Amino acid sequence: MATKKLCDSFSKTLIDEVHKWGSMKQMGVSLRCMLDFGSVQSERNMILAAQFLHRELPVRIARRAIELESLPYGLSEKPAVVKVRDWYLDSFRDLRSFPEIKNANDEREFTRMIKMIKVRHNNVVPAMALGVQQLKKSLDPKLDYEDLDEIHQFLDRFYMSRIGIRMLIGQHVAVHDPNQPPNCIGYIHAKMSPIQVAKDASEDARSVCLREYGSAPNVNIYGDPSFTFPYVPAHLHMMVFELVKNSLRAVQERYMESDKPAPPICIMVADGEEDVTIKVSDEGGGIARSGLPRIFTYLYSTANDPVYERLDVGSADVVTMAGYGYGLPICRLYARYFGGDLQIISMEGYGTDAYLHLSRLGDSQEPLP
Ligand SMILES: Nc1ncnc2c1ncn2[C@@H]1O[C@H](COP(=O)(O)OP(=O)(O)OP(=O)(O)O)[C@@H](O)[C@H]1O
Repeated sequence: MATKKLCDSFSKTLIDEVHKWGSMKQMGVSLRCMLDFGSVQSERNMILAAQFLHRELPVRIARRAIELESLPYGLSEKPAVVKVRDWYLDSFRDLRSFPEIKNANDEREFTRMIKMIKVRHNNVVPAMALGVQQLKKSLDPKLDYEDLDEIHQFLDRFYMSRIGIRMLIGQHVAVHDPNQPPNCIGYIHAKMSPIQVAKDASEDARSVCLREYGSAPNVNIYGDPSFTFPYVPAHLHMMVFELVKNSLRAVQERYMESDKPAPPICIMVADGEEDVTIKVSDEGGGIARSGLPRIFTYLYSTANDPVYERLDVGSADVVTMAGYGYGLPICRLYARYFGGDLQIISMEGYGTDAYLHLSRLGDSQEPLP
């Protein structure tokens, strides 16, 4: 059945190939391995890395293309999801039609090609969110989020795989950049200051809050400003931004009508031996205990419905993610990708603490769904 559907718009040979590659084993890479490998930027290393990607990316992409074909409740048939599947099949075809990489010239061509693949997939998350939204509208409203657990699990696997694919491509492309900032090896900053990243991310979140509400609570950051460790600043920025944005929103909405000043949000950075933990605390009134299991699903948000009409899944339009309810689940995936985790502990009637654990050792292999 799945094979038949795929055949509708792509050749049978390609579909057979997708199934063959989709059953091959994926190879996980650790942060330490990316760091070690990227720090010697010789021609030989670049070729080896490209050869690895030439074999690894089609395996990962084929697995997702197959899974996109057999989703429950008719999700596979939603137009936005069909579009996403076609992007995966196009990228699989591009990768498989690229000849064996033998020299620096092939490697440069290959790098150009995977850079384009990354751009093609830019809008996968909002497109899938649109597909899920379309599904939600067509389902029995009595169905609870727990009934959609299968979809939730699929999205977790799907987005985790996407983080990995984009990290591998982005890292390979970035190590070619002759203007890399000091201490940066591709996406990885060998001496990243979590305090500095938390500062930047908080300022960004505050400006979104200012734009939306006209004012924004302060964010106080505590920890050793000279402490650094190897991590991906873009990932950490995204995670802290999401957490602070949630806290700002909760505090702002709680204190909007009040004459009392809005209490600040506190960020504490602790450097342990195993983990670096970043705690984001607010006094925004917390989350009801009954609501807690829902906050990590992709199907729940208390924010207003986003304006889906603005989403043109066929172009590279910048899309705001506000209110998709994706902030926390995606944030947790980014943390888990390099062996960390995210926990939310809440006191209803007072506020919320988010604990973002980042593995400091960098040894854990990518989780590969
Ligand atoms: N610090 C917090 N205080 C109170 N409620 C929170 C807090 N963080 C999250 N929540 C609740 O959890 C829900 C899900 O949060 P999540 O970040 O996943 O999505 P969102 O903020 O609604 O949308 P998005 O992050 O995609 O813009 C929120 O809608 C909110 O109800």
